Amino acid sequence: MTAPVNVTVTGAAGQIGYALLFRIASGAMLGPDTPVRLRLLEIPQAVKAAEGTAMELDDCAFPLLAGVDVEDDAARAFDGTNVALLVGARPRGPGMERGDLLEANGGIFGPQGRAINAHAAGDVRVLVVGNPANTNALIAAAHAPDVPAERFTAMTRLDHNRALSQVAHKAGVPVSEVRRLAIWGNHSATQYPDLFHAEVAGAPAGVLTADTAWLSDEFVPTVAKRGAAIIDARGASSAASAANAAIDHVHDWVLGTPEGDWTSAGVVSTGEYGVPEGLVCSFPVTSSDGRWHVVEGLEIDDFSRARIDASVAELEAERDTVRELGLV
Ligand SMILES: NC(=O)C1=CN([C@@H]2O[C@H](COP(=O)(O)OP(=O)(O)OC[C@H]3O[C@@H](n4cnc5c(N)ncnc54)[C@H](O)[C@@H]3O)[C@@H](O)[C@H]2O)C=CC1
Ligand SMILES: O=C([O-])CC(=O)C(=O)O
Repeated sequence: MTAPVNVTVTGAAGQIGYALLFRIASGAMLGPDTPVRLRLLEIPQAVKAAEGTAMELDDCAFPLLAGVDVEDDAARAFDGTNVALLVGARPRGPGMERGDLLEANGGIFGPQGRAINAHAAGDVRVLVVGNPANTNALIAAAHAPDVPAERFTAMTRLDHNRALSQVAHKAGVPVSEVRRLAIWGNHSATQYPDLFHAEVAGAPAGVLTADTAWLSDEFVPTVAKRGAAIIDARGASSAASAANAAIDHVHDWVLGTPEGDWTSAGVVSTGEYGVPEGLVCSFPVTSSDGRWHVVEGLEIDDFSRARIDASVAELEAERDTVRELGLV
């Protein structure tokens, strides 16, 4: 057995936290041979609920769970952390504009970035789930100058998984037969799920991309607006599927993506595909040796380019807003 990995989850008493913690403790995220020590960070009002979750984690008697601490202090919660899952965020309230939401979240992700910078382990990896995830990751990274920027990521794996299922349903194949999809841009309604490089059952997905009405009127909006459709149906936003995507993201980051396939993640751009440097943007990515690598050299046609550019423009506007607010 290796030494336990310290995993910090913020917003631990929320609905994603409840779907996430038990799977981390069971070994689904870091594999069946890696013990984990969990740190649950919550705001003071939710500490009691998080303690209840910690009691239930105890009651599962997970062989891989080396301990659970509940904290309301970021310095303690991120002390020695190897994997930080930043789930807790300020939801949009009535009458709140985008700028208000970004400002409220700056008050969360700035201090958490600073605490990670000061206290986390040297190999810390950060996944931001809380919305607006890409720009929250940008804010956190800006407050952690000693942590390499590539260690800050935003979750678009749920969008990726949603797209896989939509394609599998359309093509009438199992999800495992769909490969090389890509989500580009922001985790928002402007995101662009790209099928032009995808393979279905080992063959190019050309038959699907040729159906331009399905592609632009059904596939792209269904994936991009799936979060809203779940809220409409469930009366609450995606939780188990979001937790599952967070597990997938960290699993692949640490343990690698399968040969010949790729996935999607929001990573700090170094200028790939003309995306301005420093934006946290979703790209097709592979992972090896514990690092994400943007898949380079893909041909981007006009249909895709226009959609990627629109989502990147939204990311730039969010970055400009947080700059004006002095948050980055
Ligand atoms: N990137 C993605 O694909 C997805 C992102 N989300 C986002 O994930 C976030 C969490 O969603 P839910 O768990 O459903 O929300 P929730 O409202 O059930 O839970 C959020 C929790 O965060 C806590 N929290 C708030 N501020 C905090 C702070 N400063 N430090 C620590 N904890 C704090 C709250 O007390 C609450 O327990 C939301 O922003 C949601 O929009 C949700 C689904 C998918
Ligand atoms: O839409 C929301 O509020 C939650 C979310 O990010 C998603 O389900 O993709």
